[in-house]
Amino acid sequence: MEEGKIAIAIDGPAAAGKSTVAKLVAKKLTYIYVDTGAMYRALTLKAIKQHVSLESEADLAALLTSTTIELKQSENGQKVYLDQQDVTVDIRSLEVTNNVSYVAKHASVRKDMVKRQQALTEKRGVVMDGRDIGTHVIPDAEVKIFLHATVEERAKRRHEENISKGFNSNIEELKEEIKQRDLIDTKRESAPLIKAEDAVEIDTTSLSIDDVARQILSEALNVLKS
Ligand SMILES: Nc1ncnc2c1ncn2[C@@H]1O[C@H](COP(=O)(O)OP(=O)(O)OP(=O)(O)O)[C@@H](O)[C@H]1O
Ligand SMILES: Nc1ccn([C@@H]2O[C@H](COP(=O)(O)O)[C@@H](O)[C@H]2O)c(=O)n1
Repeated sequence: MEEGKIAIAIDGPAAAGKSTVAKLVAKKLTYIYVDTGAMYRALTLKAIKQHVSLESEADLAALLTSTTIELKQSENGQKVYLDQQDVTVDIRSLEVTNNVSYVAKHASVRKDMVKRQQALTEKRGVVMDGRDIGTHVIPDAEVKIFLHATVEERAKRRHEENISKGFNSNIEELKEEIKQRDLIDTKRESAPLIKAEDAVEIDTTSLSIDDVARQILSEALNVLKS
């Protein structure tokens, strides 16, 4: 471990607030923030554009082998480059969101992604969010957090976010999309979404963003002081 620096793993279901608080915690500690979902989204975008079957594990794994995905720190978090093209906005499309879990369920895709993600954690000083960070990517993370909230609250938050960005939004459709993604992510055979045994569970349903970030920082400071 680089002296005085730790790894913080944040997992949880869709729209639980992982990236929002991960960014805040990373900023406060001047750590790198890594949104691993963006990597699965980038591969999904490329597969859709190139008409690669999302059912074909071999084709997706081969596509990933010839793909570069770079995550660059920016003022507001992270910019995502797919084969040197900025896809930060494109990977958030409804089409990518509705298909990404079908890509992420394949074991060989995950194996390659996990290797790429682990390469980013070698020096510690990282806050990484996703679905399998505490269980597979950084099983020895000094701080592990599992965030969740009711599906109603998560859909409401996403709806408010869409409205504030001027996007069309339907709260019932969001609820279904979130439920469907959670179902695929928790039921897949390879590294399903599950709380690591040693993760601290935080139900954010009635907590503010600052409350959640404070709790995670407090866990981190306890480790850093010990
Ligand atoms: N504790 C909270 N209270 C109120 N709103 C929150 C809270 N945490 C997050 N939000 C809001 O909820 C929305 C979803 O949060 P965020 O994008 O961080 O979730 P996520 O877990 O990273 O989602 P995904 O896994 O789908 O990428 C954002 O608009 C964010 O501002
Ligand atoms: N470590 C991870 C991260 C993400 N996924 C899959 O990607 C989807 C999109 O993630 P977001 O965080 O951007 O919503 C997610 O639903 C998972 O299917 C993953 O498997 N492992």
